[in-house]
Amino acid sequence: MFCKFASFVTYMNLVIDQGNTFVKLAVFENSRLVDLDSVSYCEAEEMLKKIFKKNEIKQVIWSSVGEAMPFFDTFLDNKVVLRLTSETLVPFFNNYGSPRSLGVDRIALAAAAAVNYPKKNVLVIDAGTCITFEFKNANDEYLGGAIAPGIQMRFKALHDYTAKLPLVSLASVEDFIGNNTETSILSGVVNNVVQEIDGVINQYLARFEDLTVILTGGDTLFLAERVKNTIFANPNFLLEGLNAILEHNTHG
Ligand SMILES: Nc1ncnc2c1ncn2[C@@H]1O[C@H](COP(=O)(O)OP(=O)(O)O)[C@@H](O)[C@H]1O
Ligand SMILES: CC(C)(COP(=O)(O)O)[C@@H](O)C(=O)NCCC(=O)O
Repeated sequence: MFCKFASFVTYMNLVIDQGNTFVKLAVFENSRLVDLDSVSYCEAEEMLKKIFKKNEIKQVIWSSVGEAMPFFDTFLDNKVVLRLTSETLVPFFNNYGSPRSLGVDRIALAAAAAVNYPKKNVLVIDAGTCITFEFKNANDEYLGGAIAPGIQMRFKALHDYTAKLPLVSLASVEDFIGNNTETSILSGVVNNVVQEIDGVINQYLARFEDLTVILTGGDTLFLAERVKNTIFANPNFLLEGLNAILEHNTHG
């Protein structure tokens, strides 16, 4: 009698999501997220050093909504590196009217929707610097969605574009009728974002009865308990999409 062991190849993937506010650095072992750091741009170099020291990274996917970080190349010698662009092979049909100008972060969200919910209508809401809405239909076609200002951007805009409004920090809204300047701003930002998200979900539901809604991004946890519609909260959805694109291009 002899035993036969399945032989598994372990791929350590580094997934880098350079957003407009934070850099997210995630390590995946095959398709399982095993380590995650969200850092500011000035902390990113140090964090990359630590990650490469601690993990046997075989391949990297890098997605950036802006320019490359200047120190980036020094880390990636001898690694398989996929830089996500509009030309990258993705696991969905891209029907966006201007595919070359589509944000790479939005491409990753559509990929996550296609891989995790094939042949389903999926709306992904990414509450980060901006709040973006991405719609992928049951034919696995990405159609587009919407781009709106994010929560911090709204607080900052009210402060920057007026003479008197203070910069308010994120907090819970006690009552949607704000009774002083601070609570009026809080209501106008937080309550309005929640109403906006529920309103947009309802618009999609009116057109697509069978709809799965995912909420992701830096404000996921704050918003998930305030939105009325049924949603799946997954702060790592974009990172999962990037890892799926990497796997699709290297093992698919
Ligand atoms: N400690 C924090 N500092 C700043 N913003 C934060 C913090 N925690 C959560 N946020 C929220 O997360 C958003 C950024 O989320 P994230 O998904 O990382 O954005 P991006 O991908 O655009 O960089 C900010 O706009 C803010 O609303
Ligand atoms: C809309 C965005 C600024 C969102 O960026 P984020 O909030 O995720 O940092 C980014 O996806 C972008 O620059 N998009 C390009 C325009 C487009 O997608 O059509």
